[in-house]
Amino acid sequence: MRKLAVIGAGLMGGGIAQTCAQAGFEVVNVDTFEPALSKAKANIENLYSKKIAKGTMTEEQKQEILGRIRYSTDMKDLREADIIIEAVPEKMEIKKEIFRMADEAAKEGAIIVSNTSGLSISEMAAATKRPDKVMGVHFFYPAPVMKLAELIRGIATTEETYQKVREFAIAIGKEVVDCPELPGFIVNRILVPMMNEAAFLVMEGCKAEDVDAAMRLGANHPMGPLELCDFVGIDVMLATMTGLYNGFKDSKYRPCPILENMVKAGHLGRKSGKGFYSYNK
Ligand SMILES: CC(=O)CC(=O)SCCNC(=O)CCNC(=O)[C@H](O)C(C)(C)COP(=O)(O)OP(=O)(O)OC[C@H]1O[C@@H](n2cnc3c(N)ncnc32)[C@H](O)[C@@H]1OP(=O)(O)O
Repeated sequence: MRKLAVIGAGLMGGGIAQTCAQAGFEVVNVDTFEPALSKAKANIENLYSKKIAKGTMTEEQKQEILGRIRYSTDMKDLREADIIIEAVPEKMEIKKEIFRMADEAAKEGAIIVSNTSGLSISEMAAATKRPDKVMGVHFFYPAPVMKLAELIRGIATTEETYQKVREFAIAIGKEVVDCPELPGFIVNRILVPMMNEAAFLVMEGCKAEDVDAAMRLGANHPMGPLELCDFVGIDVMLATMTGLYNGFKDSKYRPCPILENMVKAGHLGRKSGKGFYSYNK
């Protein structure tokens, strides 16, 4: 049985650790910021308590899964892992520093993957002494629920690494697609410009409720594009759109100014209590 490690205990990192544990793997969730680890643990406990109340999980199952996740603030705890999954904020300088530290802490032969939603895998790989063992695996929010994992090979990724990572993604219950190493990969290249266009509609005077109802009822989307902006975070959405704009240098990917203003104001969606809609925190 492979041992796994997840670096970063934010919404994505915590959810990826949960996904791995639910699939029966031992996983250590490492974050140097202890409160992030406590929050990640509390999120899973709250979610499982709701499932128990709904009758879709038992207390025994909850304890069994939680027992497979260890939380740590020490990068040395990456040592045991066969596969390390990085899920820290979408800033290349942060990612490169984390890759350098993970490379130092990891055992020989371990594979390091990034959950980036669009940054260059080859650039992160170049920060390590094992670029052949680096790859991208892009999960979707909420990671335990969304079925897809996008697989991205860097320039130096070997076929052996690719096959091991593919096998891992399938073992934790994901369906996989191969993506080019281009900004946004597949899903975000299509989904995020649609969400950005929805923000332009609001700027032009449409009500957010109308935009969302239109896409829910007229296109059968589970959530409207602006509800989805709030769900994934306006900051994440803006960073992804900016990544497409900078990556392709094409004005068709220009981020909507409303999103920039919302981020400056701290209106980040559900997590901050205010986005296109208001939430009780
Ligand atoms: C920016 C990027 O880089 C890429 C991205 O992630 S883009 C975002 C991609 N995600 C999407 O598009 C999500 C679209 N929305 C949906 O698919 C659905 O609305 C949804 C799955 C989120 C919720 O579904 P729903 O049926 O309305 O809600 P609900 O009945 O509460 O939840 C369904 C199940 O999901 C689970 N779930 C819901 N939210 C969850 C979360 N945040 N974490 C873990 N599990 C969650 C629930 O526990 C529930 O499981 P059980 O049936 O076993 O109890």
